[in-house]
Amino acid sequence: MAFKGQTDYSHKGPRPKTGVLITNLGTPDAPRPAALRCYLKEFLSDPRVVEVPRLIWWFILNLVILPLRSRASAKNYAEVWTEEGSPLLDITQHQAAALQKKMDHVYGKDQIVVACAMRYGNPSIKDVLTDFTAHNVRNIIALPLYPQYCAATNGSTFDAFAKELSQYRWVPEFKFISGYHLHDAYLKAVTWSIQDYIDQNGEPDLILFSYHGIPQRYLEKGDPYYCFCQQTTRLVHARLGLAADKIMTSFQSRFGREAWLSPYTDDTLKSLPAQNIKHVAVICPGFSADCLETIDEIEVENRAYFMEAGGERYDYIPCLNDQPDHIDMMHDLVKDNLPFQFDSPDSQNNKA
Ligand SMILES: C=CC1=C(C)c2cc3[nH]c(cc4nc(cc5[nH]c(cc1n2)c(C)c5CCC(=O)O)C(CCC(=O)O)=C4C)c(C)c3C=C
Ligand SMILES: [Fe+2]
Ligand SMILES: [Fe+2]
Repeated sequence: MAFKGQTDYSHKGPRPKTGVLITNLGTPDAPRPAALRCYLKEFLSDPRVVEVPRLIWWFILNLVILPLRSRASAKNYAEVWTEEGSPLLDITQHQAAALQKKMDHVYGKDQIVVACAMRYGNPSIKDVLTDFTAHNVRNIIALPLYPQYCAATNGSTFDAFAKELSQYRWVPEFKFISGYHLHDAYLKAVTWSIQDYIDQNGEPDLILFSYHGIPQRYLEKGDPYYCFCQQTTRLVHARLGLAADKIMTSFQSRFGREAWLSPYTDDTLKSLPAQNIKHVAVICPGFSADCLETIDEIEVENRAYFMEAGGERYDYIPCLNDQPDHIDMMHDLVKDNLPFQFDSPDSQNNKA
């Protein structure tokens, strides 16, 4: 096997750089069935995402899921698509631009390169790593933007980096941030987004913390994701200082027939009005950018379930997206992993 390498190395070449790569899940290139088929095939063929024997899954995926789901999902994506394209990719690009600005401000221009990539689809992790190498990046910090570690997301993102870097002749310094749900800056940012909502709208009857689900089976096999979601709700709840019955955790975006983490967000919202909970605010702390699963599923579909069941007011508290305290949080996470020459951002390296 031939490893990937550059043949033009020079001892007098430019100074090596540091690269920060933020990643998210991925999105199709267009809201059309053909693009969805390609995206879903890559995503749902990942054994970290669907843990079913490969041969059986190959038939189910290619003969049942892809023909049906590509068409249905294309319709859903068309509802959220904007002139800037997929909201998830657009917001992730804004996050990268804002983090680049922050890095330039703290460490000086041209010291740290920030880029974004998608685990599935484009821009791919492989292409961004190739670009980093071409620009003499020898120190890489990977930050998948999923706060609560899950094998299907953070674990799978690690696989993508490992697969690509294992083909490099000269492997760069590499730091992988595998989750951050206990980080103070994350908890603070989520708490503030809820407090800000309460300050402007008053206290709702209930704040529902809705996280993306995974099959219950994965929890039983040792995935910590469920516990990390519960822990996030508990810690934010304590910081808000609200009564115990004001907060609930649920899991959304169920896929397939087996049992997923429960309670399910849709069933929960359908049942609340009968318990005299008529005003809810929903937040999705596991998503760092608004995307199909929040804009369509939470803001539109689940609002309808709640209102049809007798609810009176339904508010959605947006993801942290590119708001300044979220970007500051990313900087906080990255700075502890920077190489030694950036040790004292407040002293010699602070060009601000
Ligand atoms: C077996 C299927 C799936 C698992 C397990 C899963 C876990 C998981 N996903 C996210 C975050 C996102 N998922 C998104 C879309 C999406 N997810 C699945 C399936 C599983 N997810 C599908 C089939 C899709 C595509 C859309 C659809 O057809 O319904 C997205 C949004 C992408 C976008 O472009 O907007 C995100 C984000 C997490 C955090 C997670 C496990 C913790
Ligand atoms: Fe998902
Ligand atoms: Fe969904």
